[in-house]
Amino acid sequence: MHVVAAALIDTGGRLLLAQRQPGKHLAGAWEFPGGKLEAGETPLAALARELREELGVVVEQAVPLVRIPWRYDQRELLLDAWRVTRWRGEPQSLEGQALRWQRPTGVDPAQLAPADRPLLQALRLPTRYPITPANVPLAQRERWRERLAAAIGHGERLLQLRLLSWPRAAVRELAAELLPLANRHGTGLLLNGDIEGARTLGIGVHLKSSQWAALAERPLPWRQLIGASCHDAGQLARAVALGADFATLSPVAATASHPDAAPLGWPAFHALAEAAALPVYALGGMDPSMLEEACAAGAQGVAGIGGFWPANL
Ligand SMILES: Nc1nc2c([nH]c(=O)n2[C@H]2C[C@H](O)[C@@H](COP(=O)(O)OP(=O)(O)OP(=O)(O)O)O2)c(=O)[nH]1
Repeated sequence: MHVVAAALIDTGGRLLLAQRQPGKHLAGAWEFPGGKLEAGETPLAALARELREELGVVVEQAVPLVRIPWRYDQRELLLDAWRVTRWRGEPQSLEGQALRWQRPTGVDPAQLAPADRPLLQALRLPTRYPITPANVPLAQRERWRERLAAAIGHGERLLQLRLLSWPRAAVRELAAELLPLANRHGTGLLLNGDIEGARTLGIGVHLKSSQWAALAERPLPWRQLIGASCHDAGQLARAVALGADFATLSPVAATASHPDAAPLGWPAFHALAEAAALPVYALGGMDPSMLEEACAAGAQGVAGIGGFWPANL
């Protein structure tokens, strides 16, 4: 089943959500306005029709956002999301559905239809995901605290603390020190592998595939981000099944940190990212200048270590 969904964002940056009505599939869940394609209809025509019928607005311009293949118990669908960048008319509830405008960062993913959670994350996650070098000596703690604070100050909105040689307590302590600044800027901090630390601090965690394999369910509440390291379609599917907010898919290109791994290359990355039901960052041999290439290959953005930490920061 092909379903189109619209992200309408007003000039104040608020997103329009509608509540599914009693008696319908997923009744009570909040969703993006839209609906099923009718026979012979193009996605854009369906989007225009649904928004006219449900909200009384005329779509003037819309661009593709993401396509999320999703399976509910009884049905399988392709949620084809569009960002409506221009419309005419004030959205009103023409079918009795509750409507609300909300900042994407304020939306509780738990209240959304499950297939809409990755769509929400695609809207609110940034296009860059810097990761600290693994081999930073503990003796350079102060230097790295300053670098991370500067990165937050310069606009980084997602950071992974991957300080593999440090005791976990030291990484947690650093995260706790950075947290007030990160919260002020709306930057998501993620610990590498430390679910317990993330739970205690109320922050995110980034998990490798072997950690995913050992889990039966999402280990943190929806308001704390979970990233998943993936290398193939099976791992991406497992990350989706366990409710990860996003994945990294690597290595796209040859990389010094994992010299033995065979690079995927852009075509394979593209196919995997497109089929995955969550936002995917390109990782491995990436630097920020490759963002455009990555987005053209279906990525949420670029993630990396070297190249993301300018020497002067
Ligand atoms: N319109 C819309 N549907 C969504 C979203 N997320 C999501 O999982 N869906 C699902 C719910 C439905 O199973 C299907 C869309 O069908 P629809 O909006 O035409 O719903 P409907 O109630 O008329 O369909 P039905 O229950 O009568 O079969 O996609 C979303 O954001 N917008």
